[in-house]
Amino acid sequence: MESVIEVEDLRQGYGSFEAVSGVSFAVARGELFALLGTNGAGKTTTLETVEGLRPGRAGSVRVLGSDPHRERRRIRARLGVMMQDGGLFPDLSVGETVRAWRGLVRGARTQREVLELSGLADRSGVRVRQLSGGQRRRLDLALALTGRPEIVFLDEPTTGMDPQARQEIWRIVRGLRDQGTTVVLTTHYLEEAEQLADRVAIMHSGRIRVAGTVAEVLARRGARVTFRPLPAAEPPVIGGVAPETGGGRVGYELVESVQDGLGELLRWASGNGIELAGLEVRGGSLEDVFLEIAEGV
Ligand SMILES: Nc1ncnc2c1ncn2[C@@H]1O[C@H](COP(=O)(O)OP(=O)(O)OP(=O)(O)O)[C@@H](O)[C@H]1O
Repeated sequence: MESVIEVEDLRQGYGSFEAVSGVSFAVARGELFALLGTNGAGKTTTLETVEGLRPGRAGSVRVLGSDPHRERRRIRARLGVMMQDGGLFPDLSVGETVRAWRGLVRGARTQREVLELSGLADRSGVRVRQLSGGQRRRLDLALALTGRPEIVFLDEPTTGMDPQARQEIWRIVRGLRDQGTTVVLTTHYLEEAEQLADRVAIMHSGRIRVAGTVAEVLARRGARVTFRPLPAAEPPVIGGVAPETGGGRVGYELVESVQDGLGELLRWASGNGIELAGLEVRGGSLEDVFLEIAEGV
C-alpha cells in the first residue's frame, strides 16, 4: 500500500529538551491513524513536525514524497491542518471567516459547502467570539477541509466537547475517510481512537511504545477473570497463573492461556461441586494498555 507519510527515527525538541526521541511510523493513503499518549508525550510536537511547521532535529520525514518543511510550498495545498488552538479572528463573523479563508485556498469548496461542513450555516452572521468552544472547533475543522486536502491533520479535534458535539465531529471524520482522505489525529480520548482509527500509536516520554491496529494493540492484553471468593475452597492456579485476591474478588490476569485457564477453572469448580459466584471475564481495553504504558510497566 502507498505510504503518504513516512517518519523515520524523528527527533525534535525545544532548547536542550528533547520532546521526541526517535519516533518512526508510516501512514498509508486513506488510512486514519491516531497518535495517543499521556500529557506531554510529544504528540503535538510530532504532528507539527510532520505538518512541516519546523524541521526535525534528526531523522527523516516525508509527506506525499516531499520534505514537509523544506518543500512546504510544493505540498501545502494538499494538506489540511486543524490546530489545537485555531487561529480564528474573534471579530469576524462565521461567514466572513469562511470567505477570507476560501480566498487563500486553491480549488476551494463553495462558501455554502464549508458552512454546511461546519454545521454553522444558520449562524453565518454570528461573530466568532460568540461561538461556543465546540462550534469554534467545528469551524476550525471545516476551514481545514476547505481545499479538499488529501491529508488532514487534527490535533485533539474534540477536546472539551460534549458527547453530542463529539459524535458530530466523528461523523465528519468518518465521511472523510469514506472519501479516501488520509487522516492523522491526536486524541486524549481512547474511545475516539477505538471508534475511528484504523491504526493507533501510543506515545510516552517522546517515544512510541505500542503501535498497530486496535485489535493488535489489545491482543497484548489478555483477559481478566474474576469471581467472588468462596468461603470453603482455596482458589486454584489456572493456566499457570496464581489467583490474586482484592476488592472482594478473586482474579486472574490471563494473557496467553485465556481459554485453557478458563476451562481449568470451570472443570475445577464442577469437579468440586462449586458454583462460581459472580463470574466475569473481561477482555483488555485500550485504556488498560494506555494505563500500563503511562505507569511505565
Ligand atoms: N514551545 C515549547 N517550549 C518548550 N517545551 C515545549 C514547548 N512545546 C512543548 N514543550 C514540551 O515538550 C513536551 C511534549 O509536548 P507536546 O505538546 O508535544 O506533548 P503532547 O503529547 O501533545 O501533550 P498534550 O497531550 O498535553 O497536548 C512536553 O514536555 C512539553 O512541555
